[in-house]
Amino acid sequence: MITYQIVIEGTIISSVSFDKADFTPEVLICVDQSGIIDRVISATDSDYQPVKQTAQQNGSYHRVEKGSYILPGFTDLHIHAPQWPQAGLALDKPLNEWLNSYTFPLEAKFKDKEYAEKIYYSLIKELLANGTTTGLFFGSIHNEANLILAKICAKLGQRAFIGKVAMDNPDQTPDYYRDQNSQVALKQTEAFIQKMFDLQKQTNAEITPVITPRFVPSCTEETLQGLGQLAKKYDLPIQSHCSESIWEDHYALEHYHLRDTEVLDKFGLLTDKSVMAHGTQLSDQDLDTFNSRKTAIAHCPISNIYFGNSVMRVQDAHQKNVKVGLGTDISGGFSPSLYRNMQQSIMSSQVLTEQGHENARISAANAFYLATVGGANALHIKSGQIKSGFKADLQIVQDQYFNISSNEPQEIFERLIYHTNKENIKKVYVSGKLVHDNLGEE
Ligand SMILES: Nc1nc2[nH]cnc2c(=O)[nH]1
Repeated sequence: MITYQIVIEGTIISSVSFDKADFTPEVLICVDQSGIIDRVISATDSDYQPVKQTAQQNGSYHRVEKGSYILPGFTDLHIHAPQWPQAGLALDKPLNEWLNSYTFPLEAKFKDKEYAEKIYYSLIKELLANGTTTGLFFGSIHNEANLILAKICAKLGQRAFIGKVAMDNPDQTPDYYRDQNSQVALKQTEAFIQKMFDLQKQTNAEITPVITPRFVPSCTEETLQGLGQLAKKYDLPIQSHCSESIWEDHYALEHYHLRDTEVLDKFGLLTDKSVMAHGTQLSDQDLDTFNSRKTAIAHCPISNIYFGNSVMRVQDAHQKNVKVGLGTDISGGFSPSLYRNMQQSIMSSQVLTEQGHENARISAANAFYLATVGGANALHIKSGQIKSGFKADLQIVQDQYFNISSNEPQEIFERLIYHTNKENIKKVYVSGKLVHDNLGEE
């Protein structure tokens, strides 16, 4: 019999489709030595007892208590790591003022390596405690700080996709926080890619460099072009912002006589490995382009209320086969929790129904799909579902109202989506490795 890294016994809740999350009572999740789920054995299977006994004997067995459930870990598709110290601050300002008066001065501080170390350690700890097992991060323009972020992710065990932010347009970025010119932006990006490859080799950690033009207004044409070429040369993921707000859309129209989507596409920045944040202003034609390029959208519902002044059309994107996942957008969004963002995505979608989009509502099952399967698909990782062949990215979550409420599966599921706080997230695993253990209440 195979010796598993870990065998977890309990009840699973995992998406089976965009519209449906399945509730599977009492299974054994058997995770192999490389962190992949080898088997999910149901209680009626003749192997159940022998596998359980072997795991008990060799110390790999873990039992999830009654009233707690095993869910897939989340993928957060949009995090500005250096903005963590200002989460929740100055959100009453418009995007442009927020960037210039608050965000750029804060990001410029990441020249200081000690500061970077302190902030990034705090951020990764917090994301793991909230059930986020994979993060797609914007760093800052500073490679040393970006590498510190990568090393912390490697050490704490979070799967991370990290980009050195490229921003060199002197008209839209301040002197004190800008790549000096296009050559510097591209050279630094390529240097960061090489350093990340070295770090991957040294640590075996699941860390990937990402091509990261901040957004169309921050970059010169040469930089957008060069970054598109670098993405192709190294076959790397790409992240940026697209049609976050009317202001951003107008910038593209004024400067390029094209829509934001068309500008990014023209420079080879919309690929099947691209994740574009926000998209609140995407037209039907833009969505068709996203579909044909297989580019994903990072839906950031909390942030969109503040800076998009609008709601992304999740149902329309889904109908058009566009990949969609969820992002916290720290710190355009104030919360590091994808639970809080799932709640907001459901609430915001209902606003659209009053604006002529009759079928815009999304359900708790839809939101859960975005936070798990949607995010994982956007990044091409086999995560977000609990089944054989998938990475054992898991969170053990306690239903805090188990003793006072009715316990039909659908009710438990909806309660978990609406009431889970980080205190209720008992354990988190990335590729089978325990990365967060909330000892406080166990
Ligand atoms: N929400 C958000 N939008 C942006 N557009 C360009 N930079 C940013 C950023 O840091 N946050």
